[in-house]
Amino acid sequence: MTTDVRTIEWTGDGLRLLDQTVLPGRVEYLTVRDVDALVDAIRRLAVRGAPALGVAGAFGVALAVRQAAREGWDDARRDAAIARVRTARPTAVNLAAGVDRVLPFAAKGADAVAVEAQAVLDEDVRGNRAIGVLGADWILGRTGGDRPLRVLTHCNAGALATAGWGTALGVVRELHGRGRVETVYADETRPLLQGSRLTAWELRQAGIPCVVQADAAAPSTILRGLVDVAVIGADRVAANGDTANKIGSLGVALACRAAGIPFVVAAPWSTVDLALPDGTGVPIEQRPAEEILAWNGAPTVPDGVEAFNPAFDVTPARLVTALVTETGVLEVSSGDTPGHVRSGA
Ligand SMILES: CSC[C@@H](O)[C@@H](O)C(=O)COP(=O)(O)O
Repeated sequence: MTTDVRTIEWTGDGLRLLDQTVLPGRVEYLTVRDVDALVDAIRRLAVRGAPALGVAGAFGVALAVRQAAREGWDDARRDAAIARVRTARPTAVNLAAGVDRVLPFAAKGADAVAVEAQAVLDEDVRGNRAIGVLGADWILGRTGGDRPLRVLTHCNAGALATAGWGTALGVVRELHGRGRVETVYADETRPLLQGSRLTAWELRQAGIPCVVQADAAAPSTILRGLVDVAVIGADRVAANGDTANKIGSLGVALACRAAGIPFVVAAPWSTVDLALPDGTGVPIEQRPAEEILAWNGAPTVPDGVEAFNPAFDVTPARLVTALVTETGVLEVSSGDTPGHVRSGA
């Protein structure tokens, strides 16, 4: 699927987004020509996943610059629109980073911004390929033997969550290409079923065996010895290696530690936030209560009960066996951290 389905594409006057809310039932695209529509698409997860948000944010600046010219906005109105894109979701650092990267081109017009945004997209695909190879090499070196592996993943860190190929699923694709995947346990992922709707769809398209399980099953599956390695993505990695990812990732990490199997985070360097010393500063998105209080429009809790709906959790660095980026593998729980890379220590 990664070669013929594009998650995000700039059409010259807008963005074409694969609508991730209607998969796997329908493969449909949204055409987004103004900032309001993009912010809405980001908030309701039509486009989602940290690297994909980075690309959408970068093209979002082109969209805002174009709209400003079309509708005669002054600079203040244009900048406010860009700020709305930048903050549409708080946890993935890539969104703000994608916007910031292309901002210096805004004065040269929408086309110049779009050229730089396309570079963000192309770099992401290249980076994911590298992550796949590095991650597969590390996992095979660590797990030993030559039997196919049972891999667990959480949420969707695949082609859909990126500009193509995927991070965690890029590693899985590479392992599969080497004949080393027995099966993938895809956690279904609350609240919007990114694992069962999206990860299982991608794996099936790629011919990679998988089963979907409830998020709550993951620790037990791991402790029963049914998993060799867990590989997940990330929305933000602090300088010390603390890792924010989809709610439920922490339970997977704790179970991996208890079972003595590797917990591997696969993410581009653009997901590393060196300005944050540790994970306590990660802004955790609170999603709308309705995602928990109702299912298919029908209430799931008694009247008057409220919901707590954090979309992400933070896994402490001591539980992260390895962080795979396009630049190499850091063995985080053994003391390698992104901050050490920066300082050269
Ligand atoms: C390569 S995507 C990494 C993460 O962004 C992914 O695992 C995740 O948690 C996505 O959350 P989502 O709420 O679907 O945007």
